[in-house]
Amino acid sequence: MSAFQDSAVGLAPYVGIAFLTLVLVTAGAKSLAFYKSDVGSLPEPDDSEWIWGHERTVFMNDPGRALRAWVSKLGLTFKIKAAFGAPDVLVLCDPTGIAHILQKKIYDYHHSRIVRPRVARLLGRGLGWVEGEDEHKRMRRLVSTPFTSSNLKQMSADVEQAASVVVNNLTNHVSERDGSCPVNLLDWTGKAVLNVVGRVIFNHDFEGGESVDAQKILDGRRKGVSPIVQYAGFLTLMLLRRFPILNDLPIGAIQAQSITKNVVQTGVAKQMVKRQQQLLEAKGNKAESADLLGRLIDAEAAGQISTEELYEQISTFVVSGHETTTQSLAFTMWELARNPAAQEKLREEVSQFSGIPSYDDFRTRLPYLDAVLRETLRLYPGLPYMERLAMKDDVIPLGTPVVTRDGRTLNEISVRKGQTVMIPIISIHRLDEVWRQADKFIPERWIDADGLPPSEALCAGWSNTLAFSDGPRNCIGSRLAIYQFKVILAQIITKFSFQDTGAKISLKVASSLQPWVVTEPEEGPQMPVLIKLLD
Ligand code: HEM
Repeated sequence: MSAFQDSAVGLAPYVGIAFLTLVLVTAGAKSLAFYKSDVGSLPEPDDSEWIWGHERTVFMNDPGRALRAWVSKLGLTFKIKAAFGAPDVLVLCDPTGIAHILQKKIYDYHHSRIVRPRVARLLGRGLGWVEGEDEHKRMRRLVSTPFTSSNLKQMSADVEQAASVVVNNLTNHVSERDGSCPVNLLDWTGKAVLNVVGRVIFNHDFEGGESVDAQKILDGRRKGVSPIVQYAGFLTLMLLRRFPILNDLPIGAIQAQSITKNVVQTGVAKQMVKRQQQLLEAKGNKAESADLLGRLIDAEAAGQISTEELYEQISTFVVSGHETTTQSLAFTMWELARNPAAQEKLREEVSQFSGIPSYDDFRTRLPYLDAVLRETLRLYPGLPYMERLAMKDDVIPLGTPVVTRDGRTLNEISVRKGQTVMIPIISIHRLDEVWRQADKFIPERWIDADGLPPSEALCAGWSNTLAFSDGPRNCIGSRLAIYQFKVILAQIITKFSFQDTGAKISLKVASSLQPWVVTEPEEGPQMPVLIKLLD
């Protein structure tokens, strides 16, 4: 063996180690590059606070306001610092990126660690809470039939009747006060919506919102909302992002959110189920149920769902069914009180019909009513923020490129598993760069030929808004919400006129968007309007 051969043999282990190291380093670098997140290098607002990051600024301003201002400075995609040193939050207002998450990858983006326990507290562990494609699709199939157009059309007489009970009660209330008085609209819209939801999806009579159960449910909403919008509630919310264990502790502001759900699950749901079972037995258990309650009871009897799921779904639909529509109707009437010309125009349109318009009339022959609804849901989306958590590494495509802090232009951004993504619906609906006179109530923009921004600047959901979200997890109750909104408003606008009381209203977020009278925060959510019986 030559000296060279000797040395080569001697070097062999070192070459092997060097080669292996190279392979590992290359693989490591590749995987690092693969898993690298772009979020760290995204633009960020200047004024981060040590403890609060940017979250206090978001909370203390009007809903969506701070994020809108940051969009103007930083563009449609940026990050904010979370409170208590939690990882940065990706803020996404880019329609292409949003469609990617909501339409294509929704099952890879779960409700965030703040949102999911909150949904469980507010609604129950039903359709709005479930995660995972198979389970979600199973639940969605189970509950979808009552929300179809054809079912709603069939139920139209019930919707009209359930709404008119409350409108008649309101008529009596105002007549007894010389035909004119201030009312908190939320009290009345709450009763009307709950009465319709009870009738249509649970075959249950809430007695015009006056029954003991109805009162407990409506009262629970008020009590559940109040603590969380106070500063202590905010503090708790921020702590939740960092310390999710707090979800399970008996903290007032957090556990108050469960009041309505508990009232439903332990009280009215039990009676509903019992009565429906008796009805079914009387029919020899042969009747096919079209309403949601009947379908759920059938599924439980057939062993397809557990008794626990039966009650979780009932509370989910009682609460989600009345909460947001209640606020939407109140916001509309308040805007109509402040815009008398729009109020008169709407009244004229509805008054052309003798009696209550039919289901099809509401869909196609009342364009101004439709525009009023769209404009309300643009300005006051029931759920102002959406927050999702990436369950996998992902690459989010962007319609508008973002320039990173180190000067790179990105047409897509990579995010890592565990990334929180905020979609600020209310900010997106009011971007000054997109919407003309963004904060103004202008229903005409939905009718005039050049009233709307170009479609590429808008999102892909219902009416190019995110009011009902988008994709496979969009709002399952949207058709019912729209229909009952129109029926209730049409009945009210032809009987009453509304006037602004001058009370200063501020908007608060307690999961859903809530109106508060600035000088009376202790009263909880309120929407006062002076209401007058028409001759
Ligand atoms: C104006 C009224 C309403 C608005 C603005 C609204 C808005 C929304 C939004 C934005 C979502 C998506 C939430 C998320 O992914 O985090 C949603 C989901 C949902 N909504 Fe609505 N909603 C309304 C009325 C209703 C009604 C009347 C019902 C039932 C009777 C209902 C039941 C639900 C349910 C069960 C989900 C969860 C759907 C799923 O995850 O598959 N909503 N809603």
